[in-house]
Amino acid sequence: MSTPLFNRVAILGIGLIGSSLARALKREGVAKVVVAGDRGDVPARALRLGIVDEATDNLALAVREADLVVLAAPVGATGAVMEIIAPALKPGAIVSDVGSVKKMVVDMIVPHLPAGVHLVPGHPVAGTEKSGPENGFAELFHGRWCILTPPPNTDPLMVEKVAEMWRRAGMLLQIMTPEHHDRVLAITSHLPHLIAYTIVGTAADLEEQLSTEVIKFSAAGFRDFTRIAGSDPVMWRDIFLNNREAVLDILQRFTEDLTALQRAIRWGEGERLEELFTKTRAIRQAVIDARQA
Ligand SMILES: NC(=O)C1=CN([C@@H]2O[C@H](COP(=O)(O)OP(=O)(O)OC[C@H]3O[C@@H](n4cnc5c(N)ncnc54)[C@H](O)[C@@H]3O)[C@@H](O)[C@H]2O)C=CC1
Ligand SMILES: O=C(O)C(=O)Cc1ccc(O)cc1
Repeated sequence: MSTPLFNRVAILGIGLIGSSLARALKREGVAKVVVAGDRGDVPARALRLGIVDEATDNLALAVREADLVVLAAPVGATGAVMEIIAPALKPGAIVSDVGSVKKMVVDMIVPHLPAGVHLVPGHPVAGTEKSGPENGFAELFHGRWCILTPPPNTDPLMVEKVAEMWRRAGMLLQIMTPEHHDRVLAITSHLPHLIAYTIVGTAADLEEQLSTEVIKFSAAGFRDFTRIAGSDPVMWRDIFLNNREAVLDILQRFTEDLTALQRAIRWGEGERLEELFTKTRAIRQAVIDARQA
């Protein structure tokens, strides 16, 4: 086990991602003490799972004396959480997060950030459709990318500490601006989720007989969409509301491409369909190759 990077790490929101991080931090000896802050019965559940050293529903108490605070609740809660914890943050502490959206999250954190507290926003691009501390696992991050979006004059030593934490959890690191992150994720993650939510919603609205058969014969393509459309409703509501511009932009492009396909089918332009499907098959192969590399 390597030397600890932090004495005390507070994870606020000990769900799928927060609990996976807690497990990785303990397993790799990255933090001496991991504290969970959450609400309702979640702190008790995290303690029962044995994945954190301390847990509380008092977020200000959770961050007291923490060297690193990781916000891991749905992104819409960021402002409210910062308001509660700001007065309790230790001078010199680092505030980071795991949110799937970066520009709005930074905008929600900055007004509350006390002088002398560092901000290193992050997004581990790894997850599942499940939620809650029971579904987390330390290996979630292995071989996946983590994107950091530090503001321009952030102390490089603080960025490196957060980067090293994710490296020890098994991740590959990339730094970019929040705006660029949000554009990239709009196409690679947010639009696919929107499409899955739509197609499953459309199927659900079919008349009863047909919608029963959709479930019965779901092996043919539909099943893969239902996994994604089974993702957490609150988390994804917050992602779409907080990456509005980039998602609407890419949705516009998508709608145009869909209309072009509609025309090709209507006018029997088989070669056009085949050309597109050949291109997308190559992309599928490239995605698999990149994962195995
Ligand atoms: N699920 C995924 O695959 C991924 C999610 N993310 C991001 O990670 C964050 C957390 O997502 P998950 O772990 O999947 O969600 P989750 O639903 O499993 O966990 C969220 C936790 O936050 C707590 N919470 C909600 N509001 C709170 C508040 N006001 N104060 C304190 N605790 C609060 C909930 O009780 C819950 O335990 C989100 O921002 C999401 O965008 C990032 C990468 C992947
Ligand atoms: O389960 C899947 O397919 C995902 O796409 C998980 C996921 C959800 C949100 C993120 O910000 C990153 C990864």
